[in-house]
Amino acid sequence: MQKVCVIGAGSSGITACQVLAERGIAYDCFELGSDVGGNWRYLNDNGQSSAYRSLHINTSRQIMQYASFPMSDAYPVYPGHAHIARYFDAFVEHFGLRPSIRFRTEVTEVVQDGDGWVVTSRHRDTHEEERGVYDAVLVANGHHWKPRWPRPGIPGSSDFVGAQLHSHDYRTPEPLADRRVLVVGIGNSACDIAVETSRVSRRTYLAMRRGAHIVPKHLFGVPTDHLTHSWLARAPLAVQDRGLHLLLRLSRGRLADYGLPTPAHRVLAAHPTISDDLLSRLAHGDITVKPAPNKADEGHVFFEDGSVEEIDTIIYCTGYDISFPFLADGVLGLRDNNPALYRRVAAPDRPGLYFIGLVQPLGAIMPLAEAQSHWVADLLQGHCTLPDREHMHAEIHTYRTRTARRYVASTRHTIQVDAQAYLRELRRERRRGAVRGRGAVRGGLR
Ligand SMILES: NC(=O)C1=CN([C@@H]2O[C@H](COP(=O)(O)OP(=O)(O)OC[C@H]3O[C@@H](n4cnc5c(N)ncnc54)[C@H](OP(=O)(O)O)[C@@H]3O)[C@@H](O)[C@H]2O)C=CC1
Repeated sequence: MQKVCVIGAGSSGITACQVLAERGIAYDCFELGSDVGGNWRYLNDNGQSSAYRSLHINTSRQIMQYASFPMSDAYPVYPGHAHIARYFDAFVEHFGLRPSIRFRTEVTEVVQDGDGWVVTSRHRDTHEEERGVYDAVLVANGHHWKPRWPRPGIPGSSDFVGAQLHSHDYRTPEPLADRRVLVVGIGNSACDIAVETSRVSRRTYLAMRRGAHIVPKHLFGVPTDHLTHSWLARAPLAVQDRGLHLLLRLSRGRLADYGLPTPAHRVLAAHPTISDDLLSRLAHGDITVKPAPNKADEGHVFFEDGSVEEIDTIIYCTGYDISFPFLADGVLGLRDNNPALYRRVAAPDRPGLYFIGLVQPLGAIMPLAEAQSHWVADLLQGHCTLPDREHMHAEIHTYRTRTARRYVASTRHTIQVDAQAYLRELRRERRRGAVRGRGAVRGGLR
């Protein structure tokens, strides 16, 4: 009987466990922390959660819930991390998954060995090492835990005497009371954090190297991400884009009226920056918009428009690097946050190595990770097969070309998918894989 290893018990790992359990596939799941929930467990003792105290998800509960376990109607539309961690706890209890998860255990090495994989793990308390041999490994270690600092850094920032931290390490605004804070970036971390520091700081500056279309959490009373389930999401991209642009313009006006730069790209050419509060804080004059910083000295930061400000704390909200510390460098050939994975899941040259939740959707990751897990379970059970290597590499090439054509060039846009389109793609792949599988059986290939 085959056995599978799942790495991580965050939102992607636990749905992988649930699907494997439902299919009767034996597995061990390893989790560095003492609890499930990964990023959504505030102060997670795995040291990898980037959650801050005020964090609320920016996709609605109807969009983020697993198909197998709807979120209670008693939950708010946009739940906070505490609600979400409770939902994951309830999921694990409901499906009886907890005994299969080895908590406080770090996977230190994953090595291919013939047809299988040798996984080395170490218990955090006893430091005891264990090796297990598995037929397949499902990597679900997340991609928002390793801070990406600006490379190269702001010239002169090594002389800066104030504090410099990454959003990964930001928790609460109180330490920033009465300080002059510079927040770098215009993604979701930057907006949430700038909004929050602006309430206690002496001054909050928000510096960005390009503009972003700020998307409110509701449009005309409806959660904005419900649009991903509407007719609009099935229209050609240009129509979706124009429709969304119009809705945003009607609901919040022009970004320039709030002092923000007008983005040079289309709405759907960037991962959405979702905030109800940013525009209000800007309109109140409590956040000052700046272009990218280009120099720093002991106590100042200089900006591309020639302005200079006295700053006490710089918070880099500059995103995350994708990283698999347990895989040797050449195993996946990961470069510039750009993994080469067939349908964002299967490593073409490493049979048995799969990645769950390694996507950044317009929508939410959780139901996508669930659907990916079902596909992998199909593969493991022989209900479907992968195409040949050439076909897989060609698909990866097509995905990369399309993604590069659609999105602003940035290492934050290497694993983007549209949730509903991607779910359809996975369903199609499972159907085609099943047909391929039957052909392989008839041809005596299995
Ligand atoms: N409430 C929620 O649910 C939240 C969700 N998130 C999610 O977490 C993920 C990570 O978000 P986030 O932490 O905001 O990171 P992102 O990668 O999404 O954004 C990084 C930002 O920093 C900018 N940046 C990167 N490098 C530099 C540099 N060298 N100089 C200047 N600017 C730079 C990027 O600009 P450019 O575009 O030019 O690369 C971008 O504006 C996303 O999926 C996000 O949706 C985050 C916070 C809250």
